Amino acid sequence: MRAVTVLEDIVAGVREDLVERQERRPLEVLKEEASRRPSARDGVAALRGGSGAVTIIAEVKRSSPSKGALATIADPAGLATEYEAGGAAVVSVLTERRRFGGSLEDLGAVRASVDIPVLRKDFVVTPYQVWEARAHGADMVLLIVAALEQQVLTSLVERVHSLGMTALVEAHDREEARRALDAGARVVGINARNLHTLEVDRSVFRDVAEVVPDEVVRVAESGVRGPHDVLDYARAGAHTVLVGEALVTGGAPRSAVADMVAAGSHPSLRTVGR
Ligand SMILES: O=C(O)c1ccccc1NCC(=O)[C@H](O)[C@H](O)COP(=O)(O)O
Repeated sequence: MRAVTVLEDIVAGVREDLVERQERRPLEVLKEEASRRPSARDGVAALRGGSGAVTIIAEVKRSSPSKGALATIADPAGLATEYEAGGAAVVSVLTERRRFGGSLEDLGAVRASVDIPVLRKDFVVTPYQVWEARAHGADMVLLIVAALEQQVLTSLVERVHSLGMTALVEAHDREEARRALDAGARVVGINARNLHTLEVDRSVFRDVAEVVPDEVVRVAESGVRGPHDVLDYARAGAHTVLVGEALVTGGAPRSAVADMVAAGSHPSLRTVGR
């Protein structure tokens, strides 16, 4: 019998936690809460930036399956404020509890503290979680191709967009990127981390990006150690780079983001077709 992969194990835990949440907070209650939220901010516009520079998604990440505990982060809202001050285009908030130590409370607190769009980063497998995201003020929602059947992926993309949010649809190979595009993604994340094995290979981005057209926002995810990796991803065609670990472990999140934003507008990038 085949061993359960890391992604499958995470999704099984997410489904278990969902049962309890759905009992505690019925969908009708969430819909009512969502209806009282202001409209979602435009994730695509924020990621495009306007100046042609590569933008940064800065992540609130306490721990991970690959590295264990990364940072305590007692004040996620304060961290997000630092990210925004450093020039981040979007803040990503990991809301998965068991392996990442996140919560929907983190999402709500971050939403209340910044003006830029906020991404719910989780393992979304049901429409209920999309409503949860909106009810907590999310502007963007991550959908992982490897965790979803194509029909489910397509309907979740539609649900996210119908609520005025933007789906960030994540792929790890060309086939998954094509599935993301077929599902209607306007923003495709290319994750250097294989979510089944946790192996990180930054060269995956360049290969997969070739099948993602320029009118779709290409997000390079994972494995960024500093501004030089942002520059490398930008030269390989990224419009946006998503960074977690390097920002939460570095001790100076505002200047770390600012340095990455500066790398994303390096003069040498003007000749790169993006
Ligand atoms: O980070 C992990 O170990 C991980 C394991 C399994 C599924 C997802 C995982 N991470 C989610 C992410 O996509 C990253 O948090 C994000 O791309 C930032 O990566 P990094 O800058 O390497 O922290």
